[in-house]
Amino acid sequence: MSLLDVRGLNKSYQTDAKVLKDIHFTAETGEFLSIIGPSGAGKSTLLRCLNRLVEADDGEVIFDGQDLRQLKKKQLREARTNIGMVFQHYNLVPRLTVIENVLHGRFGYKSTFQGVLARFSEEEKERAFYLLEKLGIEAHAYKRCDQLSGGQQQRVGICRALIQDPKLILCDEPIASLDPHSSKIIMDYLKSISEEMGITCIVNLHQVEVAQSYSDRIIGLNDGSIVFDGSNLQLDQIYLKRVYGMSTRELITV
Ligand SMILES: Nc1ncnc2c1ncn2[C@@H]1O[C@H](COP(=O)(O)OP(=O)(O)OP(=O)(O)O)[C@@H](O)[C@H]1O
Repeated sequence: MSLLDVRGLNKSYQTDAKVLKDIHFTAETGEFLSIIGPSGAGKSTLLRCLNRLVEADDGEVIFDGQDLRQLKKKQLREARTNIGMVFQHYNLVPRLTVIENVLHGRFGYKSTFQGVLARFSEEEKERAFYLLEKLGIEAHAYKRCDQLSGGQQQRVGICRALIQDPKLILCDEPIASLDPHSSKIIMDYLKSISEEMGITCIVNLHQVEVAQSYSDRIIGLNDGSIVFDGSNLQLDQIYLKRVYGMSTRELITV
């Protein structure tokens, strides 16, 4: 059984125009899966429909054996502890320290009361430091997040996702705001998360060449439909044209 099995997902916002059209795909444990497509293709909407930050109109999102779309609030909260999320703009609390932001990843495991008091165990704090060390930013643990570079903030975002002990991490354009050097660091970390920790990563990307060099599998979206689902080797010029409506040579010059 696949870790994630998405069946017949449809989504429209206020208007009748469908943003996602009959989306079917699966993701396996430890798989690194990229979603590519032109601006407005529906990549962010798809990612957010998976953890129900956005509600799909119909379809199923079978994650770890249960359909997330059928879950009530409390069950959904529990299921979401297994799904981390990494955002383009990091979504950190700027005035709080790095370590506090990382520990926020444990909120899903706390009662509201514990959450308000921000009570964390020694074990949780040790784990937070361990993750910061793994991502090479332990020296910044007590700095406010807004004193860090974009690349460092994104590493905090990854630590916050990892401290959840997730089975799946959803990354919505994690390198879109970063320079090439910081982007490579982030992509290398995400790749090692899937390879070494066995955590499935689904990553929305604008850069085709990045998707090609890191992914086990690539899904191409165009106008809300999956027009490609295969390996990097299978993603040839014909499929790229189907995804973007133009060849990569043309893409480089636009
Ligand atoms: N909250 C919303 N309300 C109404 N329409 C929305 C909303 N969010 C997205 N859309 C529309 O849905 C379509 C898909 O948007 P989405 O952000 O999912 O695409 P995307 O592929 O992630 O784009 P980009 O690469 O530019 O981030 C777009 O036409 C967008 O305008």
